[in-house]
Order: sequence, then structure tokens, then C-alpha cells
Amino acid sequence: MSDSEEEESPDRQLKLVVLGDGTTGKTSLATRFAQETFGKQYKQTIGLDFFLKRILLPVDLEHMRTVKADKHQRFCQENNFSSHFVSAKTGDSVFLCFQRIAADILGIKLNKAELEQSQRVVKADIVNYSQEPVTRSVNPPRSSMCAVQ
Ligand SMILES: Nc1nc2c(ncn2[C@@H]2O[C@H](COP(=O)(O)OP(=O)(O)OP(=O)(O)O)[C@@H](O)[C@H]2O)c(=O)[nH]1
Repeated sequence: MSDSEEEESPDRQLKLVVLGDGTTGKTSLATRFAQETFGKQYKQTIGLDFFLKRILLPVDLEHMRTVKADKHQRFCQENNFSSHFVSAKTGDSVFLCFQRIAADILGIKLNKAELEQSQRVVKADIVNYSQEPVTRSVNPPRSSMCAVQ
């Protein structure tokens, strides 16, 4: 048993540097992660910018450690690459990306539930048009086509 709560979950500050050519989306990625916003308008960063975000990571997962790896992950691991598919616009996997990077740096293994928690689930109703009467309308109501929750 440890002496204090702080010893069990110490605050660690990580500094991540996002590098890349101009207009490749570095600022958008950082603002999506830190502020949950996305701006379509391009404003060039002069010099550098700082963003701060506090995240929680599991601190003791040794007993849950599992080995999961497909070809892609294996290739990245063997070559010491970190691989992420993200969109600053939709927010897809942005939080997950930074969470994984931070976890990697701290040597923390995230389990499946924790990884899936960061992924947004989009649900849609599929309409069977072949059974619906054909009506020709100039502006059909969009809500009758797809419901996104
Ligand atoms: N559609 C789409 N546009 C994006 C995405 N990420 C960035 N953009 C757009 O790309 C443009 C450049 O994005 P920035 O985030 O400013 O790029 P940057 O790398 O910080 O640019 P510099 O300041 O020149 O270094 C902006 O107009 C963004 O709206 C994305 O995931 N999807």
C-alpha cells in the first residue's frame, strides 16, 4: 500500500513537438486535441505555438497486458514508428493518437476498452429504397435518407 494518492497517480508533464511542412495541419491537429475545435480558415503559425491538455492514463495495467499486433503494427514497431490515421476536421482518432503517444512515452499499455473509448461511434439507419414508393421531388427531405446519432 502506498503512502498517498499522489504516489499512486503522479502527474507527469510531457512535451510533444508536432513537426511538418507548412499547411499540413499541425495547428489543426493540436487545437482539435487541446480545445476540441476545428477552423477551416488557414492562419500561418509564426515561430511556434503551445497547447496544453490534461489527460488521464491508467497507471497500473501490468496484470491486463496483452499482445495484439497485425502486420501494420508489427512493421511500425519493428521500425520504431508510431502510426496514426487522424482527421483534425472530424476529430477522428485525434484524442486516441495523442493518448497513445503519451502512453507510449510513459510505457503504459492501454487496453482495448480504453482505446475504443476514444473512438467516436457513428450510427446510421439504412433505408431500403427498393421497397419505398418512387417519388420525384426536387428537394427531398434529408432526414428521410439517413439518421446520424
Ligand atoms: N479537410 C481538412 N482540412 C484540414 C485538416 N487539417 C487541417 N486542415 C486545413 O488545412 C489548412 C492548414 O492547417 P493548419 O493546421 O493551419 O496547418 P499548419 O501545419 O499548422 O500550418 P503552418 O502554420 O503553415 O505550419 C487549414 O485551412 C485547415 O483548415 C483535416 O484533417 N481535414
